[in-house]
Amino acid sequence: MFTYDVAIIGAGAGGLNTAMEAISMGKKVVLVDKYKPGGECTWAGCIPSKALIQLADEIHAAKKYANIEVDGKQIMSKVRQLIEKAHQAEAVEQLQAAGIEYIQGDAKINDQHSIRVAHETITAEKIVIATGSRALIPSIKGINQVNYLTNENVFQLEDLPNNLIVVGGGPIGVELTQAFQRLGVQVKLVEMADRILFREEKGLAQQLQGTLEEEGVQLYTSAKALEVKQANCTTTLTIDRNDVLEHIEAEQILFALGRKPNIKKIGLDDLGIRYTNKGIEVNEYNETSVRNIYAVGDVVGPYLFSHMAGFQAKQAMRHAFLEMHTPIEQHPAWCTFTHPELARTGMTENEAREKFQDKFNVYTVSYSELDRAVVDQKTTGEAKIICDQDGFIIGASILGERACELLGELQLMKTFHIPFHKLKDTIHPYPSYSEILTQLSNAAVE
Ligand SMILES: Cc1cc2nc3c(=O)[nH]c(=O)nc-3n(C[C@H](O)[C@H](O)[C@H](O)COP(=O)(O)OP(=O)(O)OC[C@H]3O[C@@H](n4cnc5c(N)ncnc54)[C@H](O)[C@@H]3O)c2cc1C
Ligand SMILES: NC(=O)c1ccc[n+]([C@@H]2O[C@H](COP(=O)([O-])OP(=O)(O)OC[C@H]3O[C@@H](n4cnc5c(N)ncnc54)[C@H](O)[C@@H]3O)[C@@H](O)[C@H]2O)c1
Repeated sequence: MFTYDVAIIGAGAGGLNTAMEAISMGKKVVLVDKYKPGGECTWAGCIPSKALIQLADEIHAAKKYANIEVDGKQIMSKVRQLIEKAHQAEAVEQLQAAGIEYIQGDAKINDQHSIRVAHETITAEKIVIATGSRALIPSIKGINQVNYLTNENVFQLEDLPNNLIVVGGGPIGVELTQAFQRLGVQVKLVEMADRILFREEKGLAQQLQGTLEEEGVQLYTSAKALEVKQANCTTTLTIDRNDVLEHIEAEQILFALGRKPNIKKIGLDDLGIRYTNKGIEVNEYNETSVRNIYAVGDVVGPYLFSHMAGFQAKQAMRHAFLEMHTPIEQHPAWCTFTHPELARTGMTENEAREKFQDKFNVYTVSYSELDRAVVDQKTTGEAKIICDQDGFIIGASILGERACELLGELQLMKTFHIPFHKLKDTIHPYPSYSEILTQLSNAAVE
């Protein structure tokens, strides 16, 4: 007999969701983490970044009507207070109250039914690996001789720098660039691709790039970071732009160049659990190559989001304990929380073209056609819906005010296979942003 039904390594979004899912099934659960529960999302990811973005947004709005002086120390301290506040919902006492046993320690898989934490062996019918990921540090010249920021230490800054180089125009780089710029930091954003957020709908990412530039961000696209140096409180980054070398300077430098899965020293090789440098390999139920051992979240990928970790946790626990024989259909969705937000589900237009050639329909409406956006002075943006020839949504991207919330309705239709034209017969309040969806559906082919 095993002591627990499930032992989980890592108490971030993946581990916490796994634990709650298993508890809801009446299972005996032990959750282990090196630190306090919460993982990246709480301590160095979603929560602090969204707190900083909100504070920056309020200041940006206030600056339209008054001369505002930003107290950098107060801003950074407020971000940390909000982290602590959000953490309360997943604090050890809360987990224990829910029936989860929490152990703080460094865990390693021992065999198919046990893990080791310090000198203790814990047995469980199922094991879940939810060890997450960490910032990828580039192997550029000089990197080991300089102090640099990543998402892991940037929210611990005591004060705002005067200026900052952000390397990487993915979601982390772009969200933080705009927030710091709005707080009065002069930001220089360096991106290797020819535009920011290169995986997103091209035209919408370009509009967002225009907004960043209007707000004063200095953008260096098609620019590869090559070398970094530090002297007298100044960091110098050498970039290669179309074979021309440039040197840019700032007080601080932040790297946001993607993630590396935490797969080392957790016993994968000893048990023959298969993995690549992108993460642990799993089947459609999130079971690894070794039976009874599952893996969820950033350590698996490919979508590195808290809600995807939560989805995988559900998939894994249903398979582990409810003998589910069909995986839950997966419709990944996400949002980059800039202003305006850029939200997405399914394919971009280019992806649809690759798969369906010209056999699909695209519907677009600009925010400037929406009364609510006009009166709110939030007319930047556009919604784009892509439907297959049968009228079902295969992709949607929205750049604009409240895009993330608007995506929910489309996500529901996409997930439950409701033809897009059906939306036009539904009533949406006036004047609301949600009318953009009914406007789009008016044009949809039945
Ligand atoms: C700046 C930033 C902003 C983000 N914003 C968003 C957002 O707005 N929305 C969104 O959905 N996602 C966002 N993300 C992504 C999100 O944070 C991750 O997808 C999510 O945290 C992954 O959860 P996880 O449980 O897989 O891993 P993690 O949260 O990294 O948790 C892994 C845990 O495992 C523990 N651990 C590792 N090894 C061991 C071991 N051997 N023994 C014991 N414990 C161990 C770690 O201490 C950690 O607590 C953001 C990320 C960053 C960096
Ligand atoms: N709102 C959200 O949900 C949210 C927010 C932040 C992060 N995240 C998650 O975190 C993950 C990681 O985000 P990220 O922004 O670190 O990674 P990313 O891989 O999305 O972006 C990294 C960027 O750095 C660029 N780059 C790489 N090497 C470079 C170099 N030498 N010089 C210049 N540019 C270079 C790449 O071209 C790329 O655009 C995301 O995939 C996402 O899943 C989610």
